[in-house]
Amino acid sequence: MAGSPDSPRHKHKVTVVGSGNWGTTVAKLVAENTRAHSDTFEEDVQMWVYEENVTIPPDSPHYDAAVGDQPQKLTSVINTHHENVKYLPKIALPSNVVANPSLLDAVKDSSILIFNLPHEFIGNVCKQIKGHILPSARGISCIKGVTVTEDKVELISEYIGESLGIYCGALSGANIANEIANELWCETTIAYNTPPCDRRGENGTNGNGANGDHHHRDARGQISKTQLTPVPLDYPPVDHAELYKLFDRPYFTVSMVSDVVGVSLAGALKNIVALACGFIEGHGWNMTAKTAVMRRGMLETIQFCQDFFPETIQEMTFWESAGWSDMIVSCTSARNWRYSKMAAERGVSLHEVERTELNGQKLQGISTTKEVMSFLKARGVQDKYPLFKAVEGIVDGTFEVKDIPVLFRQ
Ligand SMILES: NC(=O)C1=CN([C@@H]2O[C@H](COP(=O)(O)OP(=O)(O)OC[C@H]3O[C@@H](n4cnc5c(N)ncnc54)[C@H](O)[C@@H]3O)[C@@H](O)[C@H]2O)C=CC1
Ligand SMILES: O=C(CO)COP(=O)(O)O
Repeated sequence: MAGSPDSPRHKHKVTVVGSGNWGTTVAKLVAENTRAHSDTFEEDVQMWVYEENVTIPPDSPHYDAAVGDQPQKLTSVINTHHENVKYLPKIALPSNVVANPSLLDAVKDSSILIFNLPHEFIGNVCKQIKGHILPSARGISCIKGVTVTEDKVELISEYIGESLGIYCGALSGANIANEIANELWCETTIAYNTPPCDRRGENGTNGNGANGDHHHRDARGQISKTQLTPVPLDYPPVDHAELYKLFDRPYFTVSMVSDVVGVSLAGALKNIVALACGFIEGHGWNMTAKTAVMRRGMLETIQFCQDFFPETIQEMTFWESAGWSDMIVSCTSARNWRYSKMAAERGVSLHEVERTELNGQKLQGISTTKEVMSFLKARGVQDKYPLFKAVEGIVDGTFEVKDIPVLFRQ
């Protein structure tokens, strides 16, 4: 194989698959880093945009009287004005973020794929790009959610890895997109288990002799096996050091860990707890009630990890940004909390609030609650998760918020 780790001939091409509130924020910070480390990464960052028409209001600096209120393509607005006027308004994007409406063109030849879109859309995206990506590409999922099929629950990162035949890690933390886009400091956690075939030896070999088999455990404890194509030696490595270079910013402090399961599940399940906290506050209770719910929610989160992923879970993960920090921020200032509070105050459904108030953004807690509960019910263990079950009941209208304290009685 040509090249050596000391003299890679290629640079990594990076694509962000998704361009919502968080997708666009991550594209911004990654593009700042590809510029800062242009020896390792191609400067331009592709950002796949689910194309739609937008109208620029007259009070916007991007308003063009000649165009008026005629709808324009979101990709064309982003590439012209360097702003995602719909999902991340008033934030200047670096000019090396390139919005692309073609999914296949955006991922073509990319060696690092960052998946960042609401979890309900990932299945369709993977179906479309399968066979159209570099076999040696590596992924990072910034998606908070799980996929449930029949009685099986899967991490999004595992789902991506298995369906595309690549290795995929996970980024999750106490991260409010608008704050980070405004460069207000926070932490995040990236979980990545550099596959043995990508671990480089001192003499320019790869894999330390390992082949491309990669094993992981799914939710039912079964071993699944993906035959990985190693990252070629004429590319820089994809490991903790390189991923740190790609994501860490002065306002975005990255911790690298290897517990992909813990990081992914903490990020997904806290959205159920955030809904509970919104309902609690909408009902008129305050911080003391919310902390009781957070504590219970964290216990059920850890129990879920131990019940279904017992051999991989690491308790220290819950002390990372992806653990307690995300639980706290999600239950006090994120969208799932904010809009479930609004739904409870107005006495309307969460779906109604999502439709009328979010301008196309998604509340991941609604589908995650449904998916997690359908998995627990299929296994007959839903009563071991009273808070998750109560949240499903509140969303369905079969449980009342005022009865939450009953769950805490021994
Ligand atoms: N917004 C935030 O502060 C944070 C979000 N996250 C997670 O990031 C992930 C992505 O969320 P956001 O970027 O906030 O999204 P968002 O909720 O702001 O935007 C929705 C996105 O979905 C796209 N979309 C709509 N229909 C689609 C379809 N049929 N196929 C594909 N895409 C479609 C829209 O174009 C838009 O880009 C979620 O899992 C969320 O939990 C994680 C940390 C922070
Ligand atoms: O994950 C988040 C905070 O860490 C963002 O959560 P929301 O999707 O509820 O805004």
